[in-house]
Amino acid sequence: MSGLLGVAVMGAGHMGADHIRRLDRVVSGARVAAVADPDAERAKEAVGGIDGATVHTDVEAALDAPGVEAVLIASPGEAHEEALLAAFARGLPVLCEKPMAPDSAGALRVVEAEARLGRRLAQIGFMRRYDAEYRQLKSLLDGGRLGRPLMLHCVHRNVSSPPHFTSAMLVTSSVSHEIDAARWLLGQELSAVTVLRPRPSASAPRGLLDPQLVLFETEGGAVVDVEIFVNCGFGYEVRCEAVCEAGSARIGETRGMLVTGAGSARQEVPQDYLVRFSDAYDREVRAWVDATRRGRVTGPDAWDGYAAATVAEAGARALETGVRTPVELAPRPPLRDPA
Ligand SMILES: NC(=O)c1ccc[n+]([C@@H]2O[C@H](COP(=O)([O-])OP(=O)(O)OC[C@H]3O[C@@H](n4cnc5c(N)ncnc54)[C@H](O)[C@@H]3O)[C@@H](O)[C@H]2O)c1
Ligand SMILES: O[C@H]1[C@H](O)[C@@H](O)[C@H](O)[C@@H](O)[C@H]1O
Repeated sequence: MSGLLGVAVMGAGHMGADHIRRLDRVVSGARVAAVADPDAERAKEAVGGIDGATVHTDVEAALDAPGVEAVLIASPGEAHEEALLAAFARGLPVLCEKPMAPDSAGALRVVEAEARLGRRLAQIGFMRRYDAEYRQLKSLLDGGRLGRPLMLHCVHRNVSSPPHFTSAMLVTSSVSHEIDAARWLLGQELSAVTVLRPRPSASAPRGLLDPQLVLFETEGGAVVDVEIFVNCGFGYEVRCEAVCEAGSARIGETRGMLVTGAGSARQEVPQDYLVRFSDAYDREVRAWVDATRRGRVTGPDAWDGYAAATVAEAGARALETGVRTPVELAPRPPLRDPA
């Protein structure tokens, strides 16, 4: 491909608008060709004056707009399956924000649709795989210097949750990142999940079970614990400590400059993901654009999206029942050549 990759962006909310800015100004090799959002005003505002970008309230119209060669999906999770299948039907490569689908049945339909095509088209937006610290931890664990990993201790805190957030979404939306990161870091599937519900914080909206402590077991006998607290009020904090047979490694402890004054030291705490993971999003979208221009699809795939959705669904059940819940993955369909 010689020209700029024409991208249609689905959804112009928080993530969509940020990705539109990134495609337009940060990542070379791509241009925003079309944007779809049922809220036309929001779409127009996100597009601003980007030359050649058309605005649509309908997903299919945006996919069929002139110059569209690839799709970035940043609509709410419930809209992802339809947009993915519409992109597949047109043979368009896709970067789809997490969660790939809100439930395992929808996620499996996406995996099966891609398998029927016989080639990969989807990359799923688990951006932590592109974060410098996570990558460092991954190579340390893969190198084997610390011996086998036994446990991951994870912390995931948001300042506040959006109004539509439910207790199950702490697992299905927020912890989906730790589910993917744990599978990737350990190279193992997660096999069971238990969720503890401490008393809700007074800052949590009425009825929201926040925080939660989510405990995963892996097929290889490791254990992963995740504190998820989406209305902590004080900062966006994401940490992970790997405890191995011969040592431990911790990421996410410090960010930015430490300022020491009279009798105290200060450090800024990021307030949201757009700050904490800005480099990771840049690297993720750059890698997707570069691969797409070379006719390749890399990064987390539809199966990763399916596995995360299935583990998260088991987590939502475990939250409801209070019982340890096994994870049952469907057999993985092979990508086969279209007849
Ligand atoms: N990777 C991350 O760290 C990260 C961070 C935030 C959100 N997300 C994910 O990004 C997605 C969007 O989240 P957000 O925070 O931007 O939400 P948002 O509510 O801010 O924006 C969603 C936008 O999509 C539009 N929309 C609704 N239905 C649509 C459809 N069928 N087609 C196109 N657009 C539609 C809405 O009008 C809205 O403008 C979600 O899947 C979310 O889980 C990922
Ligand atoms: O959709 C967002 C996003 O995935 C963030 O990275 C995560 O920290 C939030 O908890 C979640 O609500």
